[in-house]
Amino acid sequence: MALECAELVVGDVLRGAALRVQRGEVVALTAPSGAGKSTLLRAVVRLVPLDGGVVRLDGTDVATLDPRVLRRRVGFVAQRPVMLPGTVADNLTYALDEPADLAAALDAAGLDASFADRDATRLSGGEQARVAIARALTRKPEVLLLDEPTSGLDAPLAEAIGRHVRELAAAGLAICLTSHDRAVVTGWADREQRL
Ligand SMILES: Nc1ncnc2c1ncn2[C@@H]1O[C@H](COP(=O)(O)OP(=O)(O)OP(=O)(O)O)[C@@H](O)[C@H]1O
Repeated sequence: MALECAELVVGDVLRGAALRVQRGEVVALTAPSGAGKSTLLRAVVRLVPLDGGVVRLDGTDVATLDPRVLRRRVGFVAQRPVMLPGTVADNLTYALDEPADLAAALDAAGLDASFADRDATRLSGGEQARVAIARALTRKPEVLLLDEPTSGLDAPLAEAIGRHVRELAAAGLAICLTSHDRAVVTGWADREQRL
């Protein structure tokens, strides 16, 4: 077991929510718009405080982990990721202690290696979304949380990212994504968990 959320409460948004994602599997977290999917993912990495419940990473309550360590072990890619000023390479290596394989991270996110030197803040929304995935991957996470990973991507690009997501799961990552796109839920995920 990699990630387990039980009885999560966040204000009036989440009431007793639960989620389990094991190593090697892709789980699609689904619910109507506004039901709290993003809030749940943000609570996992402690960007939103919990009013109740527990998030465990390999059995350890994440509340006991240093947030920096937690966010390295659990990569979170927001629906509208924020690019820091500087190049894509700067964004990929920000706050990283060890050298990273930027080319591999860019490739897994569907980006050409030449993107490393581009100004990150001037990329298109879809390109920024892919840089955000690459940024999470340079931290070699055990769990990857993707909030609406295909928003801003055209169908061929979304399919390419989907193939990479399947490869990452096959390599042992535990992946949870949210999506309103049924093609993503049925095509990328091993199973669907309704919130
Ligand atoms: N920072 C915030 N402050 C106040 N309310 C918020 C905040 N973020 C989200 N909410 C509210 O929490 C509820 C759940 O939002 P959330 O984004 O988690 O839902 P979601 O299921 O991911 O929705 P969608 O599918 O539309 O992205 C919504 O009513 C939203 O307005």
